[in-house]
Amino acid sequence: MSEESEEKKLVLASASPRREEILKQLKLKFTIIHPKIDENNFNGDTPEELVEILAEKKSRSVSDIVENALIIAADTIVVLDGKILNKPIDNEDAKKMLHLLSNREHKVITALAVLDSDSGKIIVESNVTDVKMLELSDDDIDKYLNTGEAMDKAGSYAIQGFGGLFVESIQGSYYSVVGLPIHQLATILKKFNYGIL
Ligand SMILES: Cc1cn([C@H]2C[C@H](O)[C@@H](COP(=O)(O)OP(=O)(O)OP(=O)(O)O)O2)c(=O)[nH]c1=O
Repeated sequence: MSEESEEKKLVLASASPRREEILKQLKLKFTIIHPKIDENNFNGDTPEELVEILAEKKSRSVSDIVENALIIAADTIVVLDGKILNKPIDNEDAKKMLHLLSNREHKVITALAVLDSDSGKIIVESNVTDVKMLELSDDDIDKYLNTGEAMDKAGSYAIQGFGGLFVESIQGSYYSVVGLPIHQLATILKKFNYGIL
C-alpha cells in the first residue's frame, strides 16, 4: 500500500447488510453512510447503463459529507429476457418473479463505483453473471416466501440464503450476485493505490 493510499479512509455508501458483511470478511476498515437517492428517478438505455448510473449516483450522494475518502457504492439488478426485475414490492410480486425465473437462466448485473472524494476521480464497472434456476413448484415458492428472505433482494431471491437451494449453476462471480464483486473491487482500489492484501 502506498503512503498516499494509507491515509485514505474507505466509506461504504450502502444500506445493504450483505455489502457490509463482504467488506468485513475482507478485514477492511470502513465507515458506512446510507446513500440518499431515489432509485426510481433514473433510467438507462440498457440495464448495464442503468446499474452503472445508480452505483455512481449512490457514491456521489455522500461525497459532500466525507473527506479524504474512497467511496464504494454498488447496485444489483436481475435481468430476464432483457426485462429488469428489481426488489419485489410485496409477496405477490415476489411470487410472480420467482415463477418467471423458474427453470430459466437470467443475468444478475452488479455495478460498482469507487469515487475519490477529494480528486473527484471515479471508476465505475459492471459485472454480468448468468444464473440458472431449477424448476420451482408453487409449494417451493410458497415455502420460500414464508422464510421472509425474498423481500429486499433484486429478483426476489438470495443466493447466499435459502435461495441458494434453487440455483442450479452460475457462470461468473458469486460475490457479484450477492451484491459486491470483490475481484473487481480489488482491481479498482489498486488503481487508487489502495491494496486490500
Ligand atoms: C440476486 C440477489 C440479490 N441480492 C441483493 C443485493 C442487494 O442488496 C439487493 C439489490 O438492491 P440494491 O438496490 O442493489 O442494494 P440495496 O438497496 O440493498 O442497498 P444500497 O442501495 O443501500 O447499497 O439484492 C442478494 O443479497 N442476493 C442475491 O442472490
